[in-house]
Amino acid sequence: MQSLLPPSPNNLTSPALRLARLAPTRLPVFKCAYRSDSVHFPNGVGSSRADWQSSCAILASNVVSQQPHTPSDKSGTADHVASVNGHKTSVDLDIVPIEKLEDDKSISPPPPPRALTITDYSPAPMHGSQLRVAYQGVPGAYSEAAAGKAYPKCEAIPCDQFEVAFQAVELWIADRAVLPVENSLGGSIHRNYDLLLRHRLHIVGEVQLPVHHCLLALPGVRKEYLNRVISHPQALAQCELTLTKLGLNVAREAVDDTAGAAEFVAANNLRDTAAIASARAAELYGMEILENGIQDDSSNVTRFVMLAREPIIPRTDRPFKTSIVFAHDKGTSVLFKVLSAFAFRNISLTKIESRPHRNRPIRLVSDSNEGTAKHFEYLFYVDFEASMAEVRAQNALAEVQEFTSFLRVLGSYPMDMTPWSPSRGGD
Ligand SMILES: O=C(O)C(=O)C[C@]1(C(=O)O)C=C[C@@H](O)C=C1
Repeated sequence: MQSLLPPSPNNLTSPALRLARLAPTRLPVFKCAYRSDSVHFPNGVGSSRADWQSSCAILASNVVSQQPHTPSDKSGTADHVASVNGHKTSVDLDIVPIEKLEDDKSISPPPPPRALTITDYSPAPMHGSQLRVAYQGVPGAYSEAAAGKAYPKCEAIPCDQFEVAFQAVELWIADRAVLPVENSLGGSIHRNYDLLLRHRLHIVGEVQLPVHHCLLALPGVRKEYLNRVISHPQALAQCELTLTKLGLNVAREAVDDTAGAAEFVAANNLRDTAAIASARAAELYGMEILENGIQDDSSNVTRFVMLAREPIIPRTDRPFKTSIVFAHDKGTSVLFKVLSAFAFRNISLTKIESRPHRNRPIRLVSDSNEGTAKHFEYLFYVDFEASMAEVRAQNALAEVQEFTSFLRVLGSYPMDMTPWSPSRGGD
């Protein structure tokens, strides 16, 4: 779809998808809201959320008249049924008030609901429908770029929190969520590891995105005028040394996402504040690039994982990675034993991360000589280079299960094998 309005800093007020909008009764509002925010790759570059909102208002007012119902229509409740992931849902029913349907004798009653078929559970969208990918942030965020890299023709759906992106997939409003999990400079994004466990989505892919940060300010603003720099905490951390080298010893403030920082500066006409964000964010929100490539290392990369309601079927015809999470059981050297289950089978580990075990944060160990000792309890997240279709991986996990009280496979998915290229401007 084409945007109806040119992006302008005056059109920057529409928020990303929010938790409250996910209540089922609000779906029509939500549907419109996310459409207004979404970006289609590759043609959608340049369409702001405000543009979409305008198109949406028009779409919403036309939605009934554009979908005539005829008795020959064999597709069930086709006139008021939306397609999510290629599957029919009844979300649009709410767009026509029930009373209106009852009063208006010219509108025939909807036929009975269509029976579910096996394809309703397909993890991929059905032919012709565009993959919808939820991400945290607003257009111009790196997560949006990651969605575009993973699924070049997708419709990227901005969400105001990671939690919302997860829920959008769980409620079939989106087909995938894209989640940053680690950065080459800043390290792990811990909160997202916790979210992976709290939700039941599956990792179905990964992308590594070169992250090229710019210092953005309103047109005409010079570095000397600045007394504040705002951005996502990861972006601030990735540019810490460069900011100091540039003589910018100004207050640094964390906000939810990089592009949101640019949007905020533009919307509030803040002439003393700069944002760290992408070149695309500068373009979308009418900002100027004061400094290009301010990440402390030119090979700055963030790794994202893609999440879906269903796992993909693991294969062996290309390199796969598998991500697991486990908790210790009683005994000694448990971590060593678990890791050796992989080492003995020549399976390389690419990542290990520990997070506090929230359900069981402390282990009490009785020791008659020293009194009662307390240990912190952890959950361990491990990524290894093998597919769950491989016998050696299955055997390794069978062994791991013997030493652990809890084990979950988060996903087995193709590795991102894109050849290495340093970050470019505009990423
Ligand atoms: O704020 C954004 O633009 C994001 O997509 C989030 C995020 C992150 O969470 O790490 C993604 C990539 C960069 O490392 C900086 C920020």
